[in-house]
Amino acid sequence: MSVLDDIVAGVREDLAERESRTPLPRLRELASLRPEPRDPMPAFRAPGLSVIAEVKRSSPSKGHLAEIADPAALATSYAQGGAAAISVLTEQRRFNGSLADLRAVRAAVDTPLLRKDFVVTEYQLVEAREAGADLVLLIVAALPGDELDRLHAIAVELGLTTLVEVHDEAETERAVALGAELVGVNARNLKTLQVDPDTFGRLAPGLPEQVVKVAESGITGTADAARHAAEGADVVLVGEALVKGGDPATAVKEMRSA
Ligand SMILES: O=C(O)c1ccccc1NCC(=O)[C@H](O)[C@H](O)COP(=O)(O)O
Repeated sequence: MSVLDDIVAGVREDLAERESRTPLPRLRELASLRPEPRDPMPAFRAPGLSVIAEVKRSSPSKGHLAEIADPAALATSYAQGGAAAISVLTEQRRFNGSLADLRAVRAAVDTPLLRKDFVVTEYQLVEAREAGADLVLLIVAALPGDELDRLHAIAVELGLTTLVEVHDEAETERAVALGAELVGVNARNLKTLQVDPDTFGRLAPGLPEQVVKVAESGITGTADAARHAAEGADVVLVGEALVKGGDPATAVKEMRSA
């Protein structure tokens, strides 16, 4: 079983428990009471490099990263630094995140929020909308066959922006065929968990000009951000370097001007 399969299996078990407490029709009713999601695309398309700053406590590759007792305070620092969006990891078993984190961050900032999770069902999209997310991650490797198209269509119907994540050439072709407007190239190999910093530069030329391109994972500071900007990134998505550094607002600000 690959790391991704293992994570998704755990996600499905946790989901079954939540779904038994709040069935999908009820969750949809609750989601329909929430304000319309924000549109992050104008900020991503603005001149200069945008930053999606991540709230990330732990990871399968590095284990414990940071305590983050108050995710709202961290998100407020990210917003003060000018993050174009904030990513909140909501997967519980491997990343020690939760929907409660997402709700807490939603209550604290107006910045567009990404629900960062391993989305494989409609239920998770409705949960994201109900918890106040504006964007959701769709990992191409986790969505075989028609599932990518189906979940993308549901996300659009809910008013959510999708960040479609790819790791190789074949996944990039699937994202292009989908007509994705926001594509993340993740440099972390989901089988080995190794980061290959050349991944964005290799895959970005396969994306159409109008696609907003996000470089994800392994970005340790302004030099990496500048390198990806030179390779055509519009946005960098950064977790570990921000949660482990001492001054997240300044770090986001510096990456924006990279
Ligand atoms: O971070 C991991 O170890 C990981 C392992 C398996 C699947 C996904 C994983 N990370 C999710 C992410 O995409 C990153 O949190 C995000 O790109 C930020 O990466 P970093 O700046 O390297 O923390």
